[in-house]
Amino acid sequence: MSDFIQLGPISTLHDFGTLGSEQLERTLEDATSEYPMGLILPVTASDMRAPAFSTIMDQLEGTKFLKTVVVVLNRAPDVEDYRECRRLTSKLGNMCRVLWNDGPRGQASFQQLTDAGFNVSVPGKGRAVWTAFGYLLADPEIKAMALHDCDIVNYHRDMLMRLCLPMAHRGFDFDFCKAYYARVTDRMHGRVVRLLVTPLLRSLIRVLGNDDFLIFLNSFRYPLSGEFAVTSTLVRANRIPSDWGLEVGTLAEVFRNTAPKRICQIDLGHPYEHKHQPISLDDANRGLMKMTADILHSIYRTLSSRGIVFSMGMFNTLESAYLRDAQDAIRQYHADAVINGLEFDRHIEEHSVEGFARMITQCGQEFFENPVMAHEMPTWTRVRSAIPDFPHTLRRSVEADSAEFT
Ligand SMILES: O=C(O)[C@H](O)COP(=O)(O)O
Repeated sequence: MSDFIQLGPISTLHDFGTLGSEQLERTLEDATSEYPMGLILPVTASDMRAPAFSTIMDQLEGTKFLKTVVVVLNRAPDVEDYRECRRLTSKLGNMCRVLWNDGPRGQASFQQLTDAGFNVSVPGKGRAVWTAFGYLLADPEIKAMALHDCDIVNYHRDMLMRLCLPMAHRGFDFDFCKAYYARVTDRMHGRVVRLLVTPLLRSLIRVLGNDDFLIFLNSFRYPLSGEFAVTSTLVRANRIPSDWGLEVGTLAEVFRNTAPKRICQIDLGHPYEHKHQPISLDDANRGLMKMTADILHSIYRTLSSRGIVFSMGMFNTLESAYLRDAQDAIRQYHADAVINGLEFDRHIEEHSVEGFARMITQCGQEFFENPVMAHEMPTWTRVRSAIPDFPHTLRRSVEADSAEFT
């Protein structure tokens, strides 16, 4: 049972454990009969072969509340990967489509965009998700799209239903819904959220003052969750970073393109466990350090676009402020872990925080020397004005791949 507190400008939808699965599903099926929704599942060739993906397919089999499921197959250059993906997703039947970006037709689509002057050369989850948005935008009936990662080990259909219901419910007018959860097994996970993002936002507010965007970002209980739902209208206007800045970059775009009162976060109602990356403290190009760098760059860029002028002195101040806030946060997590009987390695947590602190000034220096915008996918409004038919081209490619390679 959680508390029922509402803090900050967005709505928090808790899980009081009072709505059973069956009632949730009935309510959602009723709501989506007037408000069709699509689901986007970005998956790599290696993740689709892991047990988590099969569990997700089992849980989604027979759902009636989704109109379309788009599986975007990424990092899969081999036709056998495509065939395997079709096989693994076959239990979803006709509502499922596989978008194969690395296949010849997927590559030809990117070439068409390049020829029209768009830079879509940076591969990754951001670009994959972006193409799936475009695919779904070609269906005028789809009112909103949900998205979740495919490495969720303890996936349950309830999680998706809870993510979709705030969008589809007739009594609400939300444009964007973001998931939150406890990432707890025998210990607390979510290292980047707990040890970097949460204390960093506190320090930024202390150093820069009550900037509306920082207050907004700070009101999310899990700002890096990869699970969110968004209206088709908002999808057209949002820019998407192609790197690990995807989650915070999306929040920045949502902040710019709609109002906080039309944004909510929902407790998915289940603990969440996923694939863990190494922290890679000595290599800023790998693991959680790469994630950290992309997130820091994304936050610096957004603040800069809001008129904040950075100096190297400010980054140094921020590093010191962060270190104190992060050390205080570790004390809090430690107490919370002990009182709940969890494992807690304080030394590793402190070590991680020292690595993250160094990244604050290192990325600050990089940003200071080269403040150009990082790579972002173009908005779909712009693509459609240049190539009006492009979402339909994606659709035709999907159908042609299916006919040729299945
Ligand atoms: O959400 C996070 O903080 C990162 O994805 C890292 O998560 P993990 O510590 O659970 O691997």
